Amino acid sequence: MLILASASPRRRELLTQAGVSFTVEAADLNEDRLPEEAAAAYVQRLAVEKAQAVWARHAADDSDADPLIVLGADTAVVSEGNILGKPANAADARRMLQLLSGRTHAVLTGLAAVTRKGVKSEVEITQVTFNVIHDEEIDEYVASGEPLDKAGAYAIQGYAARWIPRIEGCYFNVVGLPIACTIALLAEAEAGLAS
Ligand SMILES: Cc1cn([C@H]2C[C@H](O)[C@@H](COP(=O)(O)OP(=O)(O)OP(=O)(O)O)O2)c(=O)[nH]c1=O
Repeated sequence: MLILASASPRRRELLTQAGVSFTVEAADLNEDRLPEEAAAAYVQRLAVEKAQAVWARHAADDSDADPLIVLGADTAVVSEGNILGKPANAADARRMLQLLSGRTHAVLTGLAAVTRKGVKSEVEITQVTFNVIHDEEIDEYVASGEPLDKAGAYAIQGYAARWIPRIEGCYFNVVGLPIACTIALLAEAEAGLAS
């Protein structure tokens, strides 16, 4: 039995696209970064905490016949040493997009699979290049609402695609769930259960 510990509709769609059967339950955590915490450590910790929070609620459902696996994920954008999560408001989204304009940044997704045997976790990184975006375009984009629930204040799968001439790495990682990496992690968790 697999539970995706996420409220993100994108993650649900990507895991479905990969042909995996699962249910969904949001974890609802405090997502504040610890002082001095590096980006990779941050997304990995949150992915683990999300999966562990949902695991704890369902520990009684775990059995040898149907072992429980809980998958958590967290995505952040890193540009010029700044770690960008979801924007707090429209002004914050504008600030983030101004920072990304005309530069290449990294998108990091932490993944964690929790079973009764422990935690397997991974961090996937994709480099994303943005063209210069003019302030009027940024204002219009922020007003559209698309940036507001996305790390770094943009959606590569949405309107922002027009500003992204290239990426290096896994596309699905930018959308919030690197599919191939997730399937490999789930296989590792299943192998761990069998050992
Ligand atoms: C950069 C980028 C992020 N995103 C999304 C993916 C994630 O849903 C979101 C990052 O926020 P997260 O905090 O990783 O995830 P979430 O709050 O949406 O869901 P949950 O914690 O319950 O799993 O940004 C896109 O959809 N497209 C993009 O291009």
